[in-house]
Amino acid sequence: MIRVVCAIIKNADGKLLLTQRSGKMDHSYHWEFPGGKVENDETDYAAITREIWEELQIEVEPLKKLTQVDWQYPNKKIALVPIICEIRSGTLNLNEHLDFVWLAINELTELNVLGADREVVNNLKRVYEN
Ligand SMILES: Nc1nc2c([nH]c(=O)n2[C@H]2C[C@H](O)[C@@H](COP(=O)(O)OP(=O)(O)OP(=O)(O)O)O2)c(=O)[nH]1
Repeated sequence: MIRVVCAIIKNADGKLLLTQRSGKMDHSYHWEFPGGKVENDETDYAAITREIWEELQIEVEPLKKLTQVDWQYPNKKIALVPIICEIRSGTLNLNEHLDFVWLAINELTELNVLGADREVVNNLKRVYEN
């Protein structure tokens, strides 16, 4: 199983950041929470901080892990760990993704998000409704 971390980043309007995978990445053009694979001997928090810096040139502080989603794709199984993060510095620059968008939680269903992320969104709805 591949361990993947993704960042849940909210802006001042309460909207969440999603990024669109490029044509060069697997799952091309799908939307996701930015993040990536955890490397050997790396903590989840170190991995998300590194990935967000590499992908978006933003410095984030990881605050809290949410429920992990295990997801089977046709060719691989991943364990996706969503982590609530706050932006500390930097201006968003797309180093790897095609596009980004800030959306309210209820608007996320309109996007073509990755399978595992649909479950993350459902869990988030529960977190934000309570
Ligand atoms: N980054 C990210 N990947 C996700 C999410 N949901 C989901 O199923 N995935 C899948 C897509 C990929 O198969 C895998 C993450 O791989 P990746 O390609 O983004 O990670 P990476 O930058 O470390 O990859 P690599 O090119 O260095 O191998 O997890 C998500 O919300 N964010």
